Order: sequence, then structure tokens, then C-alpha cells
Amino acid sequence: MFPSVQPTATKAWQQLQAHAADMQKTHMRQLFAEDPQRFSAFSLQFEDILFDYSKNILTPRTLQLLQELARECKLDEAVKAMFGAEKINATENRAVLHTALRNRSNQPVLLDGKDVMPEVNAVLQQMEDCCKRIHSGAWKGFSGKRIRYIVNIGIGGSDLGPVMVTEALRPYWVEGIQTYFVSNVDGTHIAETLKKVKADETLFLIASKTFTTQETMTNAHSARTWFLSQGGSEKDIALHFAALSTNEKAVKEFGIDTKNMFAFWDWVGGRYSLWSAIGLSIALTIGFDHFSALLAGAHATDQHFRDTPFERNIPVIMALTGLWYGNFFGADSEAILPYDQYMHRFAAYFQQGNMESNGKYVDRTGEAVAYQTGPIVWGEPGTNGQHAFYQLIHQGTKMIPCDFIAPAISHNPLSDHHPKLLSNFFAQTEALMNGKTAEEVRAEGTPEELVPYKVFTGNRPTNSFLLKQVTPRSLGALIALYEHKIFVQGAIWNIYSFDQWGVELGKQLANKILPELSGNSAVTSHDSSTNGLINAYKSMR
Ligand SMILES: O=P(O)(O)OC[C@H]1O[C@H](O)[C@H](O)[C@@H](O)[C@@H]1O
Repeated sequence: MFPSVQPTATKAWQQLQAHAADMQKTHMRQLFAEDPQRFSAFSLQFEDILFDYSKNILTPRTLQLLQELARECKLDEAVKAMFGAEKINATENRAVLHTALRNRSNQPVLLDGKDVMPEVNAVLQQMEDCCKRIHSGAWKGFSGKRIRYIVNIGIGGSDLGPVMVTEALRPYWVEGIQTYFVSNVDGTHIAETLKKVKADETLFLIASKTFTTQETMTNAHSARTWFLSQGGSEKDIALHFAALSTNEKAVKEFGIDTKNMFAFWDWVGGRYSLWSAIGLSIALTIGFDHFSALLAGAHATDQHFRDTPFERNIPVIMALTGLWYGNFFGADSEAILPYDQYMHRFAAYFQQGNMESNGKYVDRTGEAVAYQTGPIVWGEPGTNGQHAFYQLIHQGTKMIPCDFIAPAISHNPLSDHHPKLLSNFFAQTEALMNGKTAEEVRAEGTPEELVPYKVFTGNRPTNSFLLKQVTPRSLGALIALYEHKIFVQGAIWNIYSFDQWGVELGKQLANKILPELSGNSAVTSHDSSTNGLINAYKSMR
């Protein structure tokens, strides 16, 4: 296990504090004016992705100190521990091996002395066979018709990744396949979805690592009841239900034929599981070859992350710049702003990826931390966000570091839409960096009383990711960059990034409240607010 280092006790942290005091007085406009080579000094090309981090409030000295912090916190050992299958998810005594799921090199990955790759490859083979049978029409439903509808029932990590990727890769959808996702326990979600599909042409994928999640099991049972009401018989369930899970026993108990079970393992975290059997909805939607390309893109990033010195390592730089603002400028959120409509769930996906991983206040020694950890992550696609919340990013009182993401080539090159979209992408980071001075506002002939309102301070940090095109490979690479960013930050903050105990309390209390909701007797077992709300609900229904 890599050593536990308190980041604030390092020499680099002290130096960064002193340096931050200077940098808080520095304007990026000045940094750009001083160095005409700033873009080439602070940008990196990886595959088809250009990463520009020059519009950040940093100098070579800042980066050097941040990298020193990473070294003092033993980031190199943490990386080795993860790739080396050490049980770095110590509170659950598990390794963290989502990188093995996309290990296209097939180099052995030894966990407790046993290579996991044969099992990984066997499940990929099973997924490929399933895709072939569905896409060729060989897999037939109970009426003899081919499968046309895929309904993935899952939540959290068993939903968000597949939703995000299938949406981002819509141009690659296999003809004749329509995929839907049901996650919310709100009956509306499954009811509205079932209106769109036909039982004899639908394959339900019950996606749950644990196969015990309340929302997923409730939706799965409702799907089964509906299926049986639509002409399907008990024996037809084998043709229309598959399970993506680590829990074979619970899958059997639900009544799903284990030959329709696609396995994964406890060393795959839910929010890192789109590369596993949980990705079957992706493979069925975009085709197995495209799913393989997604894995290959992520694998390329894994190699970049594992083997590149910190100075040129994109996830390390993403992590360090984020940490710089969170810990030394007091920023508490980050926006992810894709200028690509297909990527409209990208921010939502990394809301779970980041906030469930690094939303922790207890460090690896069991002590409460005295510094900020994971940021609030949010965002919407540009340009919609510009007409909604960018006002606050430009002129609000909070610093919100933003990631701008855009493809150079659109999948829908309709008249001049794409140049217009990209002109906004370029303009926004320029405006956020430069701002507009009072002199510039006056020079436009603005009446003096309006000048203060039209001034933009600028100096608001952004990263830009310019992709050639959103393809399975580039998307896979991009997702993995963000995954490793989260890992690096968690390692430096000395927290456990791969558990999620914080989601348990609400679940426990909901289980306690559920039986109290039946009947009409007044509930008195909670605080007065909770009692009051429950009793008001009982009187309203
Ligand atoms: O895949 P499942 O076991 O159904 O879990 C689904 C989700 O629920 C949990 O509460 C966790 O917060 C998530 O990390 C997980 O992805």
C-alpha cells in the first residue's frame, strides 16, 4: 500500500500557499502578454485530443510546486498500487482494476496471484456473441420476431455511464435498435418507457453490481410483471431478460437464466463500470466493434497516465490545476461544458464519478481533513449554458474553473451551425480570461453610470479540450482522462476514492420509513419535521 501522507504537512503545500498569495494578484492577461509562447508551453496533444491549459492562473513555478506536491504525496506509488492490483479500496478490501477491463495489451493483471484477464476476455467474448445474435436477428423473442428494443434497468453507475456514452455516440447507433434506460424508482420512468416498446421484441438488461438496489429491483419486477401481462410466459423470460451483475445467487433467485448473466467483479467500482458487462447496453446500441474502440481509447489513456512524467501527463495536470483552485483559491465547484449536443450527459456522468469518489471528509488514517476535497461538479452543453448560468461564471463572486470540450468536426455539418458553435466555444474562454476593463467599456461610448456593470474582471480559469471528432475511441480516451484526474486528486488528498459509504444512511432510513407509510395511523418515531411531512402525506393521498 502506498504511504499515507497528509498533503498540508508537505513542504510543497507550504510553498504553494506562499506562491498562491502572489498568484492571487496576478492576471492571466499579463501572463499572456509576457509570454507569446504560452499556448505551446501549456498545451498537450494526446491522440486526437488537444488539451490547452494555458488559460489558468499559473506559471512554470506553479506547476513545478504542484508536481512537487504530487511527488511528496507519493502519487507515483499510488499509480503503481492501482495498476498493480493492490487493495487500495481498503475500506472494502478491494482492488481497483477498471483499467484491466480495457487492457487491450492483454498483459497479465495479477490479483492475489491470479491473472484476471482470461475472465475479462471471456465476458467480452460473451458480450460480442450476444451482439452478433441480436444484430443478426438470430436471437428471437417469444413470437419469433427479432429483438429491436433494449431496455437497460439500472441506476447510478449501472445507468449513468451507458446513458452518457450511448447519447454521446448516437451517430454510431446500429440501425434497427432502439435503446431506453430506466433508473428512477418513480413509476413514471418505467411506465413511460414501456409505452414505447413491444414485449416480444424487447431485451431487458437488469444492470446492478449488487443485484439488491431497491430502485433497480423494483423496476425489474415491474418489467417482468408487464412482460407476463403482454403475452410472455415464465419460460419466455430467458429470451427477454439478461443480468449484468457480480451477484450470481441473486440473479438466479430473480429467475434469470445464468447463461444470460454477464459477470463482473468486486474490483470494478460502480461508477467505473461502463467498461465491464455494464457496458452491454452500449455494445448492443453502437455495435461491439465500436465498444471495442471505446475500450481501446481508454486503454491508450491508461498507458499515457501510467507511463508519462507528471510534466506532460494530462490527468495529472487536470488534477493539479483543479486542486490549485480548490485548495489555494477557495473555489468549490467546477463546470464541465461540452460544446457538443450529443455529450449532454457528460457532466451528469462525472457528477457521480467525481462527487461519489472524492466527496469525503475523512482521510486514510481515519482523521477528519483540514482542507477541501472533492469539488461540486456540474454543467450543461454550450451554447445553452451561455443563455442560462454563464452570467455568474463571468461576473459572479465565485471562481468556477471550467472545462470547455468541443469537436472540430461535427457529425451534423449543417450549413454554418458548427462554425457558429465553435466561435462561441473560442469566444467564451477568451472572454473569461481577458475580461473587459473600464477603459474598454468607456471606449465603446458607454454612459459613465453603466460602466461598472459592463466591466468583466476576467482572470477566470478554463481548460479547453479540442477533439478532432467525438468517436468511440476519442470518447473512451476522454472519459479515462477524467477518471484518472479523480484518482490523482484523491491520492493527494489522502482519501479513499473508491468507496461510497455516504450514500448508505439515506437508504437505511428509507427502508425504515417505507413500512410506516402504509395504514393511516400517525407516525411519531421521527423528529417533528419528518413526522409532520409523513403525516401530511398520509392525509393528502
Ligand atoms: O449497480 P448497483 O449495485 O445496483 O448500484 C447502483 C449504485 O447505487 C449505489 O447506491 C452507489 O451509490 C452507486 O455507486 C452505484 O453505482
